[in-house]
Amino acid sequence: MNIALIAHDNKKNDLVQFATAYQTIFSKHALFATGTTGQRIQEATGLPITRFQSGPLGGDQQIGAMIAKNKMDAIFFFRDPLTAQPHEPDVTALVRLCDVYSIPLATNMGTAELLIRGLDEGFLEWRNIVHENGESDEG
Ligand SMILES: O=C(CO)COP(=O)(O)O
Repeated sequence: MNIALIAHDNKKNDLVQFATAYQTIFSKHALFATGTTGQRIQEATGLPITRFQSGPLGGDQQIGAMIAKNKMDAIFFFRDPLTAQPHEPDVTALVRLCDVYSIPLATNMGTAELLIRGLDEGFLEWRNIVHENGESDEG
């Protein structure tokens, strides 16, 4: 599965901690991240991560483009609900695309626990069927 990891600045420590705790599961998948988040997780875990631009410079949109091409299977996006983001429209757009394409999205640690355990139990196998049917896979 292709998995995206994203965290706003005040949530980066939480996501690094989470990725470290579930490193074994994450290592079985292809990981993608916005720039700074990816760097922090790579440094902490050594996991290979394809890094996009930093969020404010377009990273959220790059991950959104992957969703639109049916190339992202799950998103861990630890948002900071207490700080205004200069690229709020990009954040909203990313969340919206997850809803458009029914992509599992965890925006906080509580849901992230469920998503990662579900992923490991095979609850996201339906994504393989979507891929096999080639729904919007081009591009
Ligand atoms: O701003 C972000 C998500 O909206 C995350 O970007 P960085 O990982 O580059 O900090």
